[in-house]
Amino acid sequence: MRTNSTTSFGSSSADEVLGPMSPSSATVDMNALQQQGRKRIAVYAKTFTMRFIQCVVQSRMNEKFDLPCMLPQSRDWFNVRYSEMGEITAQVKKSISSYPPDAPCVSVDFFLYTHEGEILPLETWTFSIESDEATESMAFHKEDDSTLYHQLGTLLKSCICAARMTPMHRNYVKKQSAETFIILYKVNSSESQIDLGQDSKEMVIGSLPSVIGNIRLRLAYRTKMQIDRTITPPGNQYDSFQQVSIASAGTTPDSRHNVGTPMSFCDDGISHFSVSPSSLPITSPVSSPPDFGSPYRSPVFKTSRSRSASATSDGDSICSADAVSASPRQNKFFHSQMIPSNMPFANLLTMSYTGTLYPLKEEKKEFSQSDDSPCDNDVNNCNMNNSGNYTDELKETLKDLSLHDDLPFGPLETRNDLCEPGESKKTLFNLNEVVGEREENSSPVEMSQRTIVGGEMENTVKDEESTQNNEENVINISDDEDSFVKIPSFGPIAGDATAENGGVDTQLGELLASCKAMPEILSFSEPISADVLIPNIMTHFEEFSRHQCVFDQFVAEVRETHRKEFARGVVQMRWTWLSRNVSQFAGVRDAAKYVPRRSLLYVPASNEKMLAKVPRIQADCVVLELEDSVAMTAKTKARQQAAKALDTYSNERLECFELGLRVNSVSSGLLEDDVKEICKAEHLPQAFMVPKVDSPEDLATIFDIFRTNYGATRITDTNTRLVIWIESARALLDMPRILSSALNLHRNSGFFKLDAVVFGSDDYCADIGATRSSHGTENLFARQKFVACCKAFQLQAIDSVYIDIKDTDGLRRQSDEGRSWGFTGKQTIHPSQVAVVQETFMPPGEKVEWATELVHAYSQHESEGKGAFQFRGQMIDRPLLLQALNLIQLVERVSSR
Ligand SMILES: CCC(=O)SCCNC(=O)CCNC(=O)[C@H](O)C(C)(C)COP(=O)(O)OP(=O)(O)OC[C@H]1O[C@@H](n2cnc3c(N)ncnc32)[C@H](O)[C@@H]1OP(=O)(O)O
Ligand SMILES: O=CC(=O)O
Repeated sequence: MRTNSTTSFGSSSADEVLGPMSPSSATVDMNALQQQGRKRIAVYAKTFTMRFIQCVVQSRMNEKFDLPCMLPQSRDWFNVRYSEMGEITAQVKKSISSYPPDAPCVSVDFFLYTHEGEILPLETWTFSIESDEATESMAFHKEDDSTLYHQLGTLLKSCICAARMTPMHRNYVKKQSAETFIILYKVNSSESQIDLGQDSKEMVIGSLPSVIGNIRLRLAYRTKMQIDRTITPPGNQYDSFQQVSIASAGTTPDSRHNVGTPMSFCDDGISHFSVSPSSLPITSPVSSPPDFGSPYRSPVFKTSRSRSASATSDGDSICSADAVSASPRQNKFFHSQMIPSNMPFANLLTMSYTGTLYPLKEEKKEFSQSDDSPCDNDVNNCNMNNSGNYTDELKETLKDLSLHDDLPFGPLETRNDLCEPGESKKTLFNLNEVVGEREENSSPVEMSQRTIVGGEMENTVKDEESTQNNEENVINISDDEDSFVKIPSFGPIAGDATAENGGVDTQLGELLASCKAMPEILSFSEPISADVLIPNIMTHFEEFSRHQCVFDQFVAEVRETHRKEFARGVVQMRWTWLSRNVSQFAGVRDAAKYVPRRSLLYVPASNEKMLAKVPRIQADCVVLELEDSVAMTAKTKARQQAAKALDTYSNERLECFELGLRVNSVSSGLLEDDVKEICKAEHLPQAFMVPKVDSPEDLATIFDIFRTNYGATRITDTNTRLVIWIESARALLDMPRILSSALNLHRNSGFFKLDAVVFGSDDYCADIGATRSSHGTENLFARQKFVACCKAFQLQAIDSVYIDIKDTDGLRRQSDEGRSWGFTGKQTIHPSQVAVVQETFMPPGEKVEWATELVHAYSQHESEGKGAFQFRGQMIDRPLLLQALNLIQLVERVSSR
């Protein structure tokens, strides 16, 4: 993103910009003046065309303008100050060869391009000069020149205002994203052919009579925001955008209705749908009401979107291989594959997804890998050598960032461990294709060198000729008045001499500004002699040579920033991939949100002494208990103490990962009284814990009671989690329904994310009439069914209580059994049980070492195309990889305390 792009209005005049008209009107014959005037207006027209396109296109990029006013020295054309974007200029030059009055008009079309590949033409701007009898007979006077110049300035300002008032700007410009839609533009050297649908509006922004014709700027825009689903989305079948627009224009609204194809609506009325298709509920996707309580408030099109491609990609739901491949992250790459190459914004978007647009030549050579590599993605294009290992440079960077040592399993060795399962080389192919294509065509924009700094994109349009002749990475400044290099903002390099003088960016900016400033000698009316011109140019070259070090510094900074950004991206990607693939993460994509619950310790809230110990208890999860450990006669006291404790703890640093509060069950009839009292506390627990949930109806009651007493906003804003207990035969058999209702209630209400389920073994035994034993076989079936159900929903499974406080061996044995069956933790009733349980649920050192090595070996084999292989005498394939990752993540998270 550019950093300085405000529009301010300066005070320059035509003379300041072009030099005074000469010879003077008093001494010339009228014909010469007429001729001169025409030429001069033609220059204005060309410059105006460039500037109006820049202003309109930039206004669709959702960037803030922030240029300081430079009165009164400003030499900005038409008294409007703005930062030019080289890409837009290059696109204009590529698309049109002559400008009005030589061409009848120039038009710019804007389109909305959806995530799913559909296109909606939105508006078109047309600049034209049309002569008629009146203008042909007009005589040119010297004063007309400056009048017209200022009028064009007003026209340009009107254009800037109008650009911010159309439906497109009001409704869509700010809402562009990879997951919904983006805005594209196209420049034509003729009238636009696009169909803006029924009830489109047209207006003339301004019309100025001149000796060369009526100078006119027009705007037409769509008012009915409907996408025609009958149009084939642009894919590889379209060679050019022109074909896409013709296809689009050829379908009338009536014909759409005739075929009965569903339409998409994109108006404000549905702007509260969540942004990602993956965030929509799994069940009843079409009939479910929109989730107005959702924290996500960006729009998507209201469509009957295919659930198969999106629903399961939700981190909250079961994550299948298909789900992974349909994830929003991959949709980003979808754009780079589908967007026709002459859609300029697509380039910007590609860059914003991948972090790099077109690698420089030597980067391409250095970082790209051979075709038989199984996995290439955007990040992998860089900083890895041909054998798939990260380069020393990257490792260095990771170290610099203190990230290297923090990686889940040590140094990054191979590239495949960063890839989505099933994600293959298509992205690199695509990128290489783009690069190859661009080099072949050798058009100005294609030869651009692009540098991305801190998420910003700046480019330098290379001089065509020098690019063709010069293979080296040299920054060339175009001699065209419309192109110049924009300098991104960099911090000064510490200890560098240039830093003291304002930093390399300032110096380079000043140098380029001085080069960009129009030399006095370029007066349009006088021929420039070679004697004057050549020394002047030579002076400029010398100036450049003297500042070579500034350029070197600039390039070094760009590279350094890019390297660091890249390394950050690698780490982020790694975590994203890990958390998406590890069942233990309970559907939480962000590893940092994973709450370990190896032990869950009850602290009866009626016991003040025990409550006072809470801040120092090192159990992963501490539960303030209002239910079974609290006598009926002590319920009121327990509630009050629990509420007070919540506020007291908020001022202290707790040792646990989670502070929960267990209320009484729905069936007890005590729940509402619990909640009424607890909600008097200013602070909420991190998790509400509800025992004896026997049915989806119980859950509905629970959500209702909490929402009623806390208020929808308060309960939604806190992100309080939900943990429930399964304690009866009925509940055990109905677990899938109970769990899916809990997840859906969360999606529809925006609160109480179900994160863990606890098996209440003692109540279960009571319910089925079993006798408790030390070996626990009476619970064998229940525990195993329980753990399978929890894991099917990617939820943590917490094992039964071991009530023999003194029997540490028995506790260790049962904990070990539970862990090996898949439980993620165990309930404890006494502080002495915590260490034993947590130790047991922590994988031993040799197991962590096994897991780490296995993950590396897996990556290595995957890169050789082997999904199954032998490792330390065992067959290893993907499920084993996931088990290994489970262990590693738990260790990572717990050791972060
Ligand atoms: C079976 C199914 C279920 O429903 S389980 C969930 C409901 N049950 C519970 O919440 C019971 C929780 N545990 C307890 O109340 C106590 O640990 C019981 C079992 C009563 C034993 O307490 P007590 O006799 O004091 O044990 P102790 O003398 O060995 O205690 C030593 C120090 O530790 C403390 N302590 C004990 N338990 C807890 C606890 N859960 N949370 C916090 N602190 C606890 C005691 O207060 C005692 O402290 P101090 O040394 O006197 O300062
Ligand atoms: O609430 C716990 C149990 O075991 O029952």
